[in-house]
Amino acid sequence: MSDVTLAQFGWRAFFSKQVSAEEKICCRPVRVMSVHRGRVTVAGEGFEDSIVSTLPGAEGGEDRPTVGDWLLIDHDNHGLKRILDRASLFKRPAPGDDRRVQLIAANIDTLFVVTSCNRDFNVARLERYLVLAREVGVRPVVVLTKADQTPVPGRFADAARALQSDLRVESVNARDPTSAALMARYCAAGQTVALVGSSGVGKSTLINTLTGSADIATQAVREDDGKGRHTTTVREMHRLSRGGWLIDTPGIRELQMSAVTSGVAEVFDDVTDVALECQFTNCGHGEEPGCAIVAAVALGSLDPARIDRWRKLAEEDAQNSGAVETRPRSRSRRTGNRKSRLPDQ
Ligand SMILES: Nc1nc2c(ncn2[C@@H]2O[C@H](COP(=O)(O)OP(=O)(O)OP(=O)(O)O)[C@@H](O)[C@H]2O)c(=O)[nH]1
Ligand SMILES: [Zn+2]
Repeated sequence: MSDVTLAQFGWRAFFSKQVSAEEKICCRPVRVMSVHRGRVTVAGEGFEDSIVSTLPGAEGGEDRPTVGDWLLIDHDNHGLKRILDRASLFKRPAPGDDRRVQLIAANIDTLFVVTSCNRDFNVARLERYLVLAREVGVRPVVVLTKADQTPVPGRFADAARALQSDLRVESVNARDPTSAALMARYCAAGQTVALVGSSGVGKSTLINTLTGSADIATQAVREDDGKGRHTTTVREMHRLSRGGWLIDTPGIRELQMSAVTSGVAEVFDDVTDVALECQFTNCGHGEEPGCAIVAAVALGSLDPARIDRWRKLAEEDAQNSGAVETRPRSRSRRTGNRKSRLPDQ
C-alpha cells in the first residue's frame, strides 16, 4: 500500500479544510484501517502503523476512532492528536448499555443495499435500509442480484425505483464481472462503500467480484470474543480493484434501526408532506376530523400499505429513541416492545 496517495485513501476537501496551518506542520493525516482493543491500524501516504487509539482528553461518546476515520497523528511519535469530523458515521447503542454508543464505521460514501430478484425482495426491508442510509447521510444504492435468474428483472427494478424518486437501482449478476462493472462508478479511487443485505443475497460474491479476489469469504473477521482473543491481522477496509475501499465488519452486517427520525422523514417524505396538512398537529391519522392522510388514501394518492409501513417504522423509531409521545400513532398497531432488528438478521 506504499504507493497509495492520500486522495486514493479518500482524502478530500471536507477533511483537508479542517486541518490548521500549525497542524499541517506537526501532524500527518492517516485513515483507520482496522480497530482492535486499545489500538488502531492506520495508513497514509507511504505510511502504515498500529497506534494507541486513546485520544488525550476524550470525553467518551463518539470521541474515539473507528474504522474509516481520518486521524491526525504526531509526525514524530505517531501519537493520536485528533479525529477529524466525519462525513458520515454508522453507530448503534452499545449492547446492554443504552447510554453508550458503539461506533461501527465512519466516512462511508455509498451503502449498497443488496437484495435478490427472488423471494428475498421485500419492500419493507428495503425501506428500512434506506431509512438507515438517509439518517447517516450515506448515499444508498439498491443492488438487485440474481438478475440472471429471473425472466422479469425489470419488474424488481421498477418496484425498487418506486420507493424513492431519486433512488439508484442496479440489477446485476454478482458472479459476472462485466455485470458488476455497473457498480464500478461507486467504487472508484477515493470512494468508500459498504454492503448490507440478508444472508444468501450475494454479498460475499459481490465483494469478491469487486475486489477481484476470492478470499473475502474465507477471511476471519471476528470481533473480540470477550476473552481477550482477537485477530490482529484482519483488515476491515478492503481495497477494491477500481481503487476504492470496502468496509466490511460484523457491525455493518448487523446494522439495525436505532433513532432514525430524520431518515424516516426523508424516505417517507411523500407521506410526511401530506401529514402536515392534517387539521390537528397531533393527528393519529385514524378517526380524527380533517386528517389529510385518510383523505389522500381515499383519493388513491397515497398507498395504504406504504402508510402502514411508515407507521411501523416511526413507532419503532419512537421506541428506540425513548420518546414518550410521538407521531404517528395508531390505536391498533401500537405495541409494547417491538423488536427493532431487521427481520432477517
Ligand atoms: N446466478 C446467480 N447466483 C448468485 C448471484 N449472487 C450470488 N449468487 C449465488 O448465491 C449464493 C449465495 O451468495 P453469497 O455471496 O454467499 O451470499 P451472502 O449474501 O454473502 O450470504 P451470507 O454470507 O450468508 O451473508 C452463492 O451460491 C452465489 O454463487 C447472482 O447474481 N446470480
Ligand atoms: Zn392525520
